Amino acid sequence: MNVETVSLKLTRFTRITRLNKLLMFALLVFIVVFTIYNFTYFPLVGAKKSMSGFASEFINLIVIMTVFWVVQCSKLAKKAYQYVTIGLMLWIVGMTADVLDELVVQPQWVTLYIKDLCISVGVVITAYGLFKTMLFMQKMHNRLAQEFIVDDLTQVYNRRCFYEYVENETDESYAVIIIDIDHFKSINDTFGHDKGDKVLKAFASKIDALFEDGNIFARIGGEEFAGYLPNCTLEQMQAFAESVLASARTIEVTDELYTSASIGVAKRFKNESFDSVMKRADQALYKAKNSGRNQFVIATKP
Ligand SMILES: Nc1nc2c(ncn2[C@@H]2O[C@H](COP(=O)(O)OP(=O)(O)OP(=O)(O)O)[C@@H](O)[C@H]2O)c(=O)[nH]1
Repeated sequence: MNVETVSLKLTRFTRITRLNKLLMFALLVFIVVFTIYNFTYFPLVGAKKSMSGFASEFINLIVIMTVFWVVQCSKLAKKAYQYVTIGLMLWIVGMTADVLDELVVQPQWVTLYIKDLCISVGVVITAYGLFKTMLFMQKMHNRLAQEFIVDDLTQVYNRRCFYEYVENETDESYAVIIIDIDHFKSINDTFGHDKGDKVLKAFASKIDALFEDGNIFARIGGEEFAGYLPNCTLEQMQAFAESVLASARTIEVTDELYTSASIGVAKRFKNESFDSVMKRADQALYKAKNSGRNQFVIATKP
């Protein structure tokens, strides 16, 4: 995958779009022409006028032009880009008049319509564009955060989320349940991959509904799922595993064919690591598979 980076180097100019170049060129032309116009038609201010005003206005102009360059080099959402670009262009036009105002005596129409009006309108439009940019970034952030923890196909939590969640849990006596759809390869082979995907989605959604809040359920492999059961007794574990098996048997592949699942359950022993609990649950699952599938096995002590 080609990841685009935001570079502010001047060499970037060769790679930005024609529109970006055109806008920057138009601004530079305006600045040059407007400066020549000011010096040609308006009288110079007295030699005594302090240069500090000019220096500070000039620095402001350079900063805003740099921001404009950054915006042209960045990939913003279309609307945000349009607002920020128009706002900054007006702002730069106004700031140019503001800088020249320190050197020449401008008539009122320049002060009013080019300097004050352009700066005020430019600031408002830029602020609105920045607000739009923030909204866009927040949306992207939320989407990425969601994709980071949710499995694309089934929309239940993914493996990464499951491991992180359980590893950070403080409950001492939790159990882990690993659920694997039986003969899933033959569903794919007989009815096609798309059908396999549909079965996976239906399976995930139905089993997920059995988990209460805080009992996280996730897809941890192709047709393998895992669940976290905090504060669970042996009887509760067995009853829960039975209900998962019963639910799995109701998921339709065709009118006459339903899925079944094999399950391994392991309860954490004192000071046992999460990896060890998962390993025991996996071994229990293996036993359930080898004993004919469509059943659950509770893991023995480590
Ligand atoms: N449709 C679909 N198939 C997948 C996906 N991920 C993995 N698989 C398939 O799941 C199948 C898993 O096969 P196996 O590991 O042999 O498991 P099984 O056929 O269920 O056998 P047992 O678990 O022993 O009952 C493979 O054919 C994978 O290609 C997926 O996202 N969608």
